[in-house]
Amino acid sequence: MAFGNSADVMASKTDGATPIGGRDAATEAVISARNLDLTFQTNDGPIHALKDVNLDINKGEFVSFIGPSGCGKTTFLRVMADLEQPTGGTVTVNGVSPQEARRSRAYGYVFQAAGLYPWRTIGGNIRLPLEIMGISKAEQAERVARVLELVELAGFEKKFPWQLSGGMQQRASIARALSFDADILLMDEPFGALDEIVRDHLNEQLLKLWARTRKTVAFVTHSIPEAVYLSTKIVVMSPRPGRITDVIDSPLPHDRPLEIRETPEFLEVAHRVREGLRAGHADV
Ligand SMILES: Nc1ncnc2c1ncn2[C@@H]1O[C@H](COP(=O)(O)OP(=O)(O)OP(=O)(O)O)[C@@H](O)[C@H]1O
Repeated sequence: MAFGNSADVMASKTDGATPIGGRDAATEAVISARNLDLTFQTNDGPIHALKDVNLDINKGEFVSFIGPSGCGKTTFLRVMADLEQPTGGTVTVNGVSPQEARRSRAYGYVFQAAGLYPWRTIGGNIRLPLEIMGISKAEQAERVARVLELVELAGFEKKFPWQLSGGMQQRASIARALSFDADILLMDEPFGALDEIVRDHLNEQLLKLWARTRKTVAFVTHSIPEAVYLSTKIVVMSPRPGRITDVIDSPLPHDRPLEIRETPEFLEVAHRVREGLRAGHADV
């Protein structure tokens, strides 16, 4: 995915957000889908990608979407980001339409590929959308330093993308999405192309980052362990047309060392996710 597209949707907070742990923090829905339907018209006929999807994502939640290939996970995220238009139902983001949310820069978007410009330094890549937004040089510098520190890449500002490993590049792309200071982070399989050990490390880092920033995260993945490890809520989707077949509120504590993946509680949630995926397949 070209960076030009991602720059368009990466964004910044503009409203006075409820403080973390504030009165409404646990119940305020920042993303709501009601009877959402999306059919693509193609030369080969209509493709029914999403069917009757209903979901609330509350402030500060980490919500993963898991389901078989082609079940509409990316499409759902793209609807939230105003990159696709539903053919039925509604979606609100921060109480307004996705289009208004995009204009008010309500979210950052992290794509599967890091999508960094090779001729710009890491700092230059993060700064680019801020430059386009007309943010002052002093504030650009402050934001770049802050987000690089958040993803543990302090000191790499002057490096070029090719000087970083794949995992570091993906962290840089997360830093770029964070630089807008948006309350919502939409992440489409950001670690899908990385090997398992790197992925484990990035999962740990992402959880720490989430704990520090308390963003609301919508995260697409194919990996059951990744979904269970990261999420406060796991949304299981069926094969096309994508429907939600299960929504699991995680009983796991917020503090999650990687070893938690060996505990009976973790395995129980993973089992439920797997059963949900199986049941979806049985429906076809
Ligand atoms: N722009 C488009 N035009 C036509 N069909 C599309 C378009 N975008 C997606 N689709 C189709 O809609 C369905 C859902 O696609 P989507 O990419 O959302 O699935 P996914 O669950 O994210 O898949 P994966 O896990 O493989 O990334 C697929 O059948 C896909 O081919």
